[in-house]
Amino acid sequence: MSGGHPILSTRDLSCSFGALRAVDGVSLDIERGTMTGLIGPNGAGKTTFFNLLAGALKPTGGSVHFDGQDVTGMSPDRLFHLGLTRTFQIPRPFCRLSVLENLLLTPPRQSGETITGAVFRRGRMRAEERKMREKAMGILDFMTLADLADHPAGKISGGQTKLLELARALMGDPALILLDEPAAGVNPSLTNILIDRIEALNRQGLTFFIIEHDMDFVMRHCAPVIALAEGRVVFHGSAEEAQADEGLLDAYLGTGVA
Ligand SMILES: Nc1ncnc2c1ncn2[C@@H]1O[C@H](COP(=O)(O)OP(=O)(O)OP(=O)(O)O)[C@@H](O)[C@H]1O
Repeated sequence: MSGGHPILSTRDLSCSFGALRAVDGVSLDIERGTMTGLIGPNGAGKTTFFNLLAGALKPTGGSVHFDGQDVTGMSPDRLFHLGLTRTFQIPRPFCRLSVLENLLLTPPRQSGETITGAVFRRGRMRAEERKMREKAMGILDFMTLADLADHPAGKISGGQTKLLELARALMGDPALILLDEPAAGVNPSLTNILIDRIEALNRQGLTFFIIEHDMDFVMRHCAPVIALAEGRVVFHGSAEEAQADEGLLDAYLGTGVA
């Protein structure tokens, strides 16, 4: 699917924890090629919403469509194969494995298995492994991590770990990446590299949906901006409009939403 359809749509998406409606009937569209920002006060439901989109949580109501396909409640692995992946606010690499091995762990897209295929599997596996390695090294190079390819992932800095996480996401040839606070806890020079790479990928057509508290980041890099408060969409517009919106300010100050 391509063309004018949004890459991701939710309709009346909800998730309750007991009596708490963490995500409360959210309907929104993410347009292809955008860097859409998701903002909102602490506890607004942003992470829960991402978890619903990425398959980490099952919704208690509503639907998610990705690339025109109903993916409601689908597992993260299946979504990864369809081209939807996410990164975490606190990245979770496999610390004892090398940076390169962390990329090679991402499951390759399955090629159909046949009987003759099984006979030649070894040779094919080696060829596929080589291809995966080349692809991984290309991605590490792009993310400025090539020199660290053989370092244990647990020994690199927090900022480099964020770059590594984006690198892992890229192994799945995604069409949409959900980024959870990419700039948080990263030193300024690595933040610049990260933003530069995100923008380069975006120019190549990759869509990003980004949770970010840093309004400066949102103002500079996100369009459009969506705000959640108490599990509901309270704003959808440009970053400039977001800054001028009094209702949004109220939501942030905790004085209730209209
Ligand atoms: N697994 C869970 N069980 C019970 N309540 C939860 C669970 N996960 C989140 N919540 C609650 O749901 C609400 C929304 O939380 P969520 O983490 O999605 O907000 P957020 O907008 O991401 O906040 P922050 O900006 O602080 O990360 C909060 O009241 C939170 O305490």
